[in-house]
Amino acid sequence: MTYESAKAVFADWGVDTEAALDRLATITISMHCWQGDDVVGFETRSGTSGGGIQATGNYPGRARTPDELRADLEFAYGQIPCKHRLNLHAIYLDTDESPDRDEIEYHHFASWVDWAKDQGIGLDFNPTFFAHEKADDNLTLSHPNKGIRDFWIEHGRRTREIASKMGEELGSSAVNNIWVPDGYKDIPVDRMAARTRLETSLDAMCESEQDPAHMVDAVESKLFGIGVEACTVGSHEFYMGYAIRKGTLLCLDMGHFHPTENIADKLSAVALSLDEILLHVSRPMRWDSDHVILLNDDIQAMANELVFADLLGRTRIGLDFFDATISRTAAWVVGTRNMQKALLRSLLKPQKELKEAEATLDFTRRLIFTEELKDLPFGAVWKEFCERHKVPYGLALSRSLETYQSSVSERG
Ligand SMILES: C[C@H](O)[C@H](O)[C@@H](O)C(=O)CO
Ligand SMILES: [Mn+2]
Repeated sequence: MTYESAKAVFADWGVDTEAALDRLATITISMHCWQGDDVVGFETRSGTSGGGIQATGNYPGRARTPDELRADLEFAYGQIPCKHRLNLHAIYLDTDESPDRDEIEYHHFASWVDWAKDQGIGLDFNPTFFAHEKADDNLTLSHPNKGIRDFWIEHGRRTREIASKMGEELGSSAVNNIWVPDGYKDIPVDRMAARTRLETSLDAMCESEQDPAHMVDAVESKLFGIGVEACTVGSHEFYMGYAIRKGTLLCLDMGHFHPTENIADKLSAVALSLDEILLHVSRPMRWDSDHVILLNDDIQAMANELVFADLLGRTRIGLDFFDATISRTAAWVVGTRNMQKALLRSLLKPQKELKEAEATLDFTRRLIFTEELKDLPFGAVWKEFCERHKVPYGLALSRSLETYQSSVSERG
C-alpha cells in the first residue's frame, strides 16, 4: 500500500498521519553503549561483568576499543530514523591512564563528548557498581564496611560531576542513572540495616547540587539478580520512596519486576508523584535476561501509555538489552527501531474516540476499536518515515546490517 492510501485509511479513523510522523521525529531514545561490547567496557583493571547481569554468546564482532565502539554506533545510528542519544557507563572511559573507579575524571571521557558534538547527539551516564573487586560481595553502597561504602560513594560523586560536565558541554541534560547490584543470596535478618546504609550512601553521593539543565539523578530498582535471589536492597518500594522524597527520576527497567507484572501500568501510577521518569526498555525472558526488544505487546503497551497518558514530555526513554549471540549492531538497530515503531503505532491511534468510549463506559466500542485498529496499514506509514529520514527499510535494511556485520566479523 502507498503512503497516500494509508494516509486516507487513517484519516477515515480521524487520525492525521502527518502529525504522527512529525511527533515521532521529536522523540529521542537513549541507546545504551553496552550492547556493543557485551558490557565489558575499556578499563584495564576491571573484573568480569558480575553484579547478577550476564551477556551470553560469542558472536563475532564485539567492539574492543572506544574507536571500534564509536564506529559501530555511527553505523547503527545511520540505520535508525532521527537523532538519538548515547547512554555511557563509567567503565567506558577512553584513556591511557588506569584510574580506579574512585579516581575517574571528566578528561577520561572527553573524547566521547567531542564525538557526541560531532554527531550532534546528547549523552547520558551511569556509575558502574559492578565488575570490580570491591563489588565481589554483591554489596557496594550498602556494604557494612564503611571503607567500601566510601569508595563507591566517591565513584558515584565523580560520575555526577562528569555527567554534569557532559550535559553542560553538549547543552543537553544528562541522566546519571544509579543502579547497584546490592543484595543477598539467602534470606537476610537485617534488611533495615542494609536499606538504611544504602539510603545514607545515596544521600552522601548526591549531596552536591547540580544544575538540572546539565544533569539529573535517576535511581533504578530491581527484583533480584543472579546471586542475590533472596533480597535486593534497592527494591522497587525502596527507590520509589527515595525518588519521590528526593526529587530524582525513577528508572523503571522492564526486566526488573515479577514476570507477570505489567510495567506499562506503572507509568501513570508513578507519574502522579514524580516529575520525570526514566525507562529502561528491555525484554525479560523468565528472568532479567535483557533480550533485544521486539515489537510485542509489552512494548506496545508501554508506548500506548506514554502517548495516551501524555508522558512523552517527562519520560526519558532508555534501552537496556545485550545479546551476544547475534550481530550487536543489528541488535541496536532492530531494538531501537522497534521502540520507534511502537510509538508510531500509538501516535496513529484515534485517542479521543478510544478515551471517549471508555469514559462513557462503552467497553464494547473500546474493544471493537482496539481490535479493528490492529488491521490498519501501520507499515506503510513507518516506511514513509524511513524514507523521509533516509534510512533503509525491509530487505535493504537487512542487506545493510549484514554487510556491516561482515566488515567487523574479523575482529579478534
Ligand atoms: C548495564 C546497566 O546499567 C544494567 O543493565 C542496569 O541498568 C540493569 O538493568 C541491571 O540489571
Ligand atoms: Mn536497567
